Amino acid sequence: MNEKRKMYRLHFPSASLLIPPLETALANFSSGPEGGVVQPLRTVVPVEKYNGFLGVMPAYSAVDDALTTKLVTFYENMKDTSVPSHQATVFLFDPRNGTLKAVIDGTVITAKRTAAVSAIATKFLKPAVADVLCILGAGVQAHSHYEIFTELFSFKEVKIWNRSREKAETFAQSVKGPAQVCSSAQEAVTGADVIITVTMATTPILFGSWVKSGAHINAVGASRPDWRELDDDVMRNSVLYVDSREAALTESGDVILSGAEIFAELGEVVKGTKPALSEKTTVFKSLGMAIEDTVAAKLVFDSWSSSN
Ligand SMILES: NC(=O)c1ccc[n+]([C@@H]2O[C@H](COP(=O)([O-])OP(=O)(O)OC[C@H]3O[C@@H](n4cnc5c(N)ncnc54)[C@H](O)[C@@H]3O)[C@@H](O)[C@H]2O)c1
Ligand SMILES: O=C(O)[C@@H]1CCCCN1
Repeated sequence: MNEKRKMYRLHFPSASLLIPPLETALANFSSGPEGGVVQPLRTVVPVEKYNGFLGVMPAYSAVDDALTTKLVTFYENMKDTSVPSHQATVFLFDPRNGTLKAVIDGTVITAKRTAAVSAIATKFLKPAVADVLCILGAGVQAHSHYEIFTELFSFKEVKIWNRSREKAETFAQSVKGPAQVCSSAQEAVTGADVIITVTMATTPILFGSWVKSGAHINAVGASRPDWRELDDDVMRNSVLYVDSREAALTESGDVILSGAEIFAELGEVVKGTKPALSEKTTVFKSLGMAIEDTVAAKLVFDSWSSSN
């Protein structure tokens, strides 16, 4: 094996390092061919027998001259809780000749880049006064979102709810900062200025009637066309931003089944070609894009190469 072609785990010192390259990638993605991003809709293979899915997520960024594909599996209702519900690996290629340069753990990349993209959406779309953060879910994404949201923003209160209260309590004890465990999703959502949904729910857990007017919601779960996290009320009565229109109209149950109209891609907001209507109630429907993995993997590889 080539010396540089190694499998290694990684730790970002801070996920906020990802923000500038991700903003550029989102803007390039939403610029059409001149943005230089080649990213076909991901292929998702259902493994029905085991309630699982395999996703194949390739992308090339001309600006970064980086070529990757991520392989990610995600499984519902796993009995063996020692195995994470999402497992991923990123393959980084030399775009000049197609040689495989690195095989990188994609689980950390997935956790950190997803949270960083939600943080970008929140920076643009949160109300002017944002004191209360609510997180629904207490898994891997809840942790990565808590970490970057408390690093970048100044919330006075963080409220958390999870389907099993025990897991929410473990979460609150393990994070480096305060988190108030709530007994119901409604209690957690009430009064929140920013809401993050990071669950494996397949039916709504967030209802429009609970949401404070002007709040911003990052809807991160429900990545299948028949899965929901948000009800029709919140979807239809908010201004809807997405990472990719094509993906949202193909993969997002919340978008497809509610019939909600997409206002803009986040990349269009970053570029300034579509406004951030932060005074309105807003939803950022995140499905996750391969190009986010490409720039994150490049960042990791470049920092590893320069220290070896
Ligand atoms: N948009 C993106 O880029 C992106 C990237 C990665 C993961 N995700 C999605 O984010 C969500 C969270 O991922 P994760 O890695 O934190 O998963 P996880 O398994 O670590 O955590 C999932 C959480 O959801 C809760 N949960 C499970 N079933 C539920 C249900 N039916 N109702 C309510 N809560 C339920 C669990 O208790 C757990 O706290 C998943 O839907 C995942 O597919 C999105
Ligand atoms: O973008 C991702 O990496 C994830 C994979 C699992 C489903 C949701 N999106």
